[in-house]
Amino acid sequence: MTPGARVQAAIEVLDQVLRGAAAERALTAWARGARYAGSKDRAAVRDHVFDALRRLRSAAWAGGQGDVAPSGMSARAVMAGLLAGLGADLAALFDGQGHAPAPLDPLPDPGPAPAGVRLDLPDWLLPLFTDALGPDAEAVALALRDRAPVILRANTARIDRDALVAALLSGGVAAAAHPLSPSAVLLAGAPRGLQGLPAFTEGLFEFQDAGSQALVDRLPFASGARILDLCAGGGGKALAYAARSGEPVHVHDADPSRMRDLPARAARAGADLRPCPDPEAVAPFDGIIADVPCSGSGSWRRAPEAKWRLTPDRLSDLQATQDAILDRARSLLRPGGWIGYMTCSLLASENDDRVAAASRRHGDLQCDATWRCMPRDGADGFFLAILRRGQG
Ligand SMILES: C[S@@+](CC[C@H](N)C(=O)[O-])C[C@H]1O[C@@H](n2cnc3c(N)ncnc32)[C@H](O)[C@@H]1O
Repeated sequence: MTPGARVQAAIEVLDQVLRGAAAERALTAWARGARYAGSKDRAAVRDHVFDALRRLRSAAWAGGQGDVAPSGMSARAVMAGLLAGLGADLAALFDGQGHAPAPLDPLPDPGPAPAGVRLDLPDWLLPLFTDALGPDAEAVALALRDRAPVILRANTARIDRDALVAALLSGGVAAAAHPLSPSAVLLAGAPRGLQGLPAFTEGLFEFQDAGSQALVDRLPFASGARILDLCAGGGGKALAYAARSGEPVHVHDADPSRMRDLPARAARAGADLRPCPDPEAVAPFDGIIADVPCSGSGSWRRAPEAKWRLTPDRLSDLQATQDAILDRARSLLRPGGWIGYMTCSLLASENDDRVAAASRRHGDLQCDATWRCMPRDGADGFFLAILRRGQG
């Protein structure tokens, strides 16, 4: 595919996403119908679509659309505004040749953008960002407009992080130790085909953000402890905890289908993850990982469409779910045990506020420590609180 044809394909996929389709699904459907597209073409189209989703409002503004809701945007104008902002040669890409998009009229000067457009945030989220992040709010919002780095977790149960870095380097993958966690490895650029490497099939690494790894580093470890991951999903935290502790982890999720890949991942990593459909029957636990569903605002670099789909109602539903999960976790905990409450959210209403509310509801739950990270730490945005249940 020519560069212009890739842009046209991205416009068609983005158009479906703006009308409500899920980005990954729309990309998969496009790739299925585009047998002529090679892996580099698919990657380029994906990059265009995700770049546009990270900068939707500012790209629409630069493309002459003004300040419109995503459902009212023209994907062609968004892509033109995005590529103009990135310094691309628009005339060469939009030349109407072959499968390239038709030529563009010159883009108008849109004038100074309002804050929500410039920061690529929905207006209702601006005060929530300021409330949670204070003077850092603007820098964090701007960082969420960029691509996230590729980060691996060395499976330290099997290989030392430095040995993994050396193995990757000798295989031609530019890798370095990441400062946020002793298991984290930062890759340069976005190398492809990593899942085909023997180091992956042998369970020497997983894909996991450094912030996610750093949360697990901060959980309590004790040999023989009975641990539950109450919201295990794909198992990223449970696998990391099992690798660090060498102990079994009981895994549960309200939606068991979210754990479908876990047996294969655990087998690859050599981790002892034990399905736990009925945690009440196995309780009490010494420690509970509660990696709750959240807005995902800390990881909007990786899942940018969520930024535009979040609504105040959805946020309030999430907070109610977070409270319910904390209540259940407390009931499953032995006196003296801990809950590692974690989100990939930047918002206080999902983080400190939920922890404070849980302590108000349960006089015997106290917060021992909190920790957070942000894109300036070289990671997605994460929050952790260690809650301890009193002995009483
Ligand atoms: C942030 S994801 C978990 C990610 C996972 N821990 C990881 O590291 O890969 C949150 C998970 O919570 C699950 N969930 C939602 N509501 C729940 C509930 N009430 N109880 C337990 N799990 C729930 C979702 O199905 C989802 O898999």
